[in-house]
Amino acid sequence: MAAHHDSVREREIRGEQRHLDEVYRRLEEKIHEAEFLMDDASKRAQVGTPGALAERDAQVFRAGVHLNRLNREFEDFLFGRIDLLPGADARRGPDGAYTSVEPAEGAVRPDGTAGIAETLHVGRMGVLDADYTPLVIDWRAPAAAPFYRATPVEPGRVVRRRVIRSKGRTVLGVEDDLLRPEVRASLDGEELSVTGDGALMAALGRARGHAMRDIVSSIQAEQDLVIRAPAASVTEVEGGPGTGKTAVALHRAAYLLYQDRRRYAGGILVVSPTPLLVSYTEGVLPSLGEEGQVAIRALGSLVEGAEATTYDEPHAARVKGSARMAKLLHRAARAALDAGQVPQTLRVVAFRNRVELGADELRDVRQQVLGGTAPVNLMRPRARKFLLDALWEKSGAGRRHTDPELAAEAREAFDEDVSAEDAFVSFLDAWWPELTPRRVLASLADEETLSRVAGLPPRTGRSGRKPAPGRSGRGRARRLLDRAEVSAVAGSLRRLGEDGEGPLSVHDVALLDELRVLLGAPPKPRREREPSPADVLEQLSGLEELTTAADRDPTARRERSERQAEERTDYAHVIVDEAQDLTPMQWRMVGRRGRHATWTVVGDPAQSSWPDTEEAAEARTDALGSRPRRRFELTVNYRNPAEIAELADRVLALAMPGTAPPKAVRSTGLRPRFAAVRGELGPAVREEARRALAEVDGTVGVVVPMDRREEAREWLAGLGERAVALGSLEAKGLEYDAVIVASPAGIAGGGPARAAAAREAAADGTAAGLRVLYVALTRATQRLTVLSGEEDLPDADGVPELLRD
Ligand SMILES: Nc1ncnc2c1ncn2[C@@H]1O[C@H](COP(=O)(O)OP(=O)(O)OP(=O)(O)O)[C@@H](O)[C@H]1O
Repeated sequence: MAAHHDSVREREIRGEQRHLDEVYRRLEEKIHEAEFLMDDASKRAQVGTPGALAERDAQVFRAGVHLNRLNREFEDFLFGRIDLLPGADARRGPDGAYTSVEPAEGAVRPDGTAGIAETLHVGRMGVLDADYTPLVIDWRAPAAAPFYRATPVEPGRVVRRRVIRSKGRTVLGVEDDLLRPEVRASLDGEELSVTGDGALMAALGRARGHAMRDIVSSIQAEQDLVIRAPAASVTEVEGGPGTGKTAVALHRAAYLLYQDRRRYAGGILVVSPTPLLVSYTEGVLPSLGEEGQVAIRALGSLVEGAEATTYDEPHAARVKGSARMAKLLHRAARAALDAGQVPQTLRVVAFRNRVELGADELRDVRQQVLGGTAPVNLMRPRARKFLLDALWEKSGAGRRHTDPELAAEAREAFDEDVSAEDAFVSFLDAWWPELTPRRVLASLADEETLSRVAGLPPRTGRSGRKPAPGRSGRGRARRLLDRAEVSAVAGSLRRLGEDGEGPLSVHDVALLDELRVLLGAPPKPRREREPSPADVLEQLSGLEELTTAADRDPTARRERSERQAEERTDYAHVIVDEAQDLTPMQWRMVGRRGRHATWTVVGDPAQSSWPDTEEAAEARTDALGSRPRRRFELTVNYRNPAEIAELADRVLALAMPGTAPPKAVRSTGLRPRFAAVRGELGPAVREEARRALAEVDGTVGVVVPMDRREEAREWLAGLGERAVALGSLEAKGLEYDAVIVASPAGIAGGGPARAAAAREAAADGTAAGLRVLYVALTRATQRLTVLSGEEDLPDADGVPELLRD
């Protein structure tokens, strides 16, 4: 029997190998064609007439796209195949495949036999033979959808689905699923055979590296629905840990580009919570043949010139992320005009008379100017005008003219006179200085300044300052922060230094973005630029994907994408990963980048590390606007074995009582390990990491409380690249073959070590720490170890209180 099975398998592999050979033969032909075109194009360039140049460009683009994608030696270039019954109608789509989803009536004969009418191979890009028969269908083409969607309940025309494993030009294996097991189907006179034992399980069992892989050969039906959801409006996806949200979001980006490249030339932005997750996922789109059009950015690098390198302690973070900061920064941007050495008098000579404005008058003028709605820096012309008005009024010159025309002339001469005066120009510079977001933010490191903009009364006897402009006579502004919040925020901003150039925290970046808008930047001189490929693309119709020789040069590509990122603040589609973690201020920042965009928002409320979830939900609604929403749910956990998921579910039950956990698809028979550590945690973690490295082929992640992450890196020194240490918030979205969770109570916020206390915390809505622990416990693909210190109150088996039944 085994021998028979082997020979069926080998025969099927040989069959697929023949097909793959044919595909490569065709690809080689295409490469030669492309090279010829490139060569021809370069000769035309020497002709030099504009028409010839445009034609050359068009040729170069066409040729480039082939070379660019064909030169790459894709692993799994071809990965799937479906064998189909005849369709209900006989229409063919542009890719040469029949479009019918349903089988023809009578396709299955009364005796249960049927003939296969069409066999489609699915791969990373479409390849047509010289006679236009499809050799490979692009995985994103409509004809490929049944490869992902067909189920035994709704098989459509699919009789057999096959996953083909290959490397370079060699087919290594095939795995089949029968979707109509009741049908005896034949192809070319032979009965359809079935071999292999599950492509999905094979994919899930593989050791992990530090880069995410695409899942193109094993996308599951519920995931495919999300990937191919129409792009209009907002697509919202929720699912527990490991349900493929990140993978699905990235495949969706590739799908959208395939489906409407022209529209998404406006750019797709993928927002990720951490730089670690960005680098983990960065390779997925290139492996799908897509790059350039998609920018993957961490929340801390969304603002030009800003790159967050630090985290705030939780109290400061919570305040900095809250929606109150929008109002506070609005005040701060205005109050900053009064920071530093602000001149208190303006003295000019006009019409040979001295005219002077004193502190109170100047304050009134400033208030008047700030009554406008323009960004503060852009109010400078208005400030200039209002100052001149006040000076004119004070000079009394207007009253000397009864004739309005003469008065207007005199006024014009007055303005010219004053504006030409150095004293006036330098006064304006000092009185309405050009403010930068960093400087304004840094000014809030001063507790007194921050207290003032936060609407706190000055501490008695301490403040000799006058009230800030905008409030005199109107009562005190609404109080936005309390004293403890002021000192937490001011303390955290001291890192920035006086000039604001010091290291930024992740939460600072959203504040900078807010200030950028509140302050406004003077318009940059427009850079003269060569017409870019996209401009020329606009003029050419019927070309779906074009690249140039420059696209294939990595340096040019990087420079181009950096330039694009710099210029682009508005995208055609925005994908938000780990959306549950965005603070209200971050939603405002991300929302600005997608004002005209369609959206895909993926997340899991049970993994939210943000405590004020209602406020975040409001900000999210504001960012997404009134666009209609389509909701999807992913329900299967592909990452964690059932044994690990079961343990994590206990924390889920505490953190979000009543939430249904996703269903784990596989089981390894390996239960999580527990150990209690007496004394120092470091040596125990190191020992455990060594053991894990010996047990798995892939990666080992050590997750510790945020304030211990630096230490933890040292604990692992010298163990090699396979082992990494992470603070609990940094573990977001990542996965490792083996995970060591050190000090669960510390991760849950040093907070409730006792389950009873945890339950109370969950009930009063402060369960963010437990949700962070839930994230930590759901990172492992194979093995999990939990190390407890004394604060975890482990029992005799080392099981910490938080994780006991
Ligand atoms: N259809 C699939 N075929 C193969 N592997 C899959 C499939 N779906 C998901 N996976 C794998 O499962 C793991 C988890 O996927 P992913 O990181 O996208 O999940 P997630 O929902 O974003 O998780 P989390 O919420 O914990 O960040 C990844 O290794 C991914 O490659």
